[in-house]
Amino acid sequence: MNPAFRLVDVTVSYDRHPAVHHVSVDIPAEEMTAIVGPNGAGKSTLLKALLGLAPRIEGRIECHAQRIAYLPQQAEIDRSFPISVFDTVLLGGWTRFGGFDAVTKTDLNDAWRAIEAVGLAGFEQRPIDTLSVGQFQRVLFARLLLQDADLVLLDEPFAAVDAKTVADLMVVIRRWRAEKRTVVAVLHDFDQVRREFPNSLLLARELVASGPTERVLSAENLLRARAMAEAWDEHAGACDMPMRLSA
Ligand SMILES: Nc1ncnc2c1ncn2[C@@H]1O[C@H](COP(=O)(O)OP(=O)(O)OP(=O)(O)O)[C@@H](O)[C@H]1O
Repeated sequence: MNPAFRLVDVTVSYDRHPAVHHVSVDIPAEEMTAIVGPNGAGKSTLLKALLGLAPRIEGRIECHAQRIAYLPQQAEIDRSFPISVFDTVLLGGWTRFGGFDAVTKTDLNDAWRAIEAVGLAGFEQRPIDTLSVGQFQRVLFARLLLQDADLVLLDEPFAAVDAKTVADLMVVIRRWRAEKRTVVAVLHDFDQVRREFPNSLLLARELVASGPTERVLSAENLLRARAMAEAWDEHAGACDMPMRLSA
């Protein structure tokens, strides 16, 4: 089977300073993969590069998915727009119906079902700026359900989210896996990654290890990642390896 993503010598830079260096890795399809690493390791940058959203990408990224859904970090989402929970979720299906005037009964039913699936029945008409962080994360997951993607990219989906919400949203993620969708998530909780994510990618600006989680999150690899992180301040922005041109 083709991997969901194949990265060949990928370097991602901001203002010519590489945040991710020379990463070559396959991310398996129909599997749950965690991207882990110290703060500033380039995890979010790598996720954005997979979506083509990073400013400068060198090397080659092959993607074999048809429909991709992306959940950015909550801090990147503007919640001040006056819109209800129901309409926010419904908009997840916009690529199907194009605009509110073309919404079918099936789309409406899908939105009701998604809201119920994330435990938010009764919140449909609430403006999104009145929700707690955990409730809003449930809304965003319901919207992902409407997107019906075969590849779901999640950036720190459980940051500042309470344990009950994490447990409920993990049910949704496990269901995606059972439906043979690919899930790639940036995560910080190693216990959760060991429990729930069979595959991992440990990043410290460079790739430290990838593959089965137990092997990737070995004490030796984690120490190596930490040592690499501690060296960043002294060598910030340095990249002495030869660059390949973009494919
Ligand atoms: N928009 C940006 N412009 C300039 N530099 C950036 C930008 N976004 C990230 N960086 C830098 O790229 C490096 C990697 O950041 P990134 O957010 O990808 O790391 P991370 O592993 O996701 O970190 P964290 O776990 O703290 O969220 C950091 O040095 C960061 O300051």
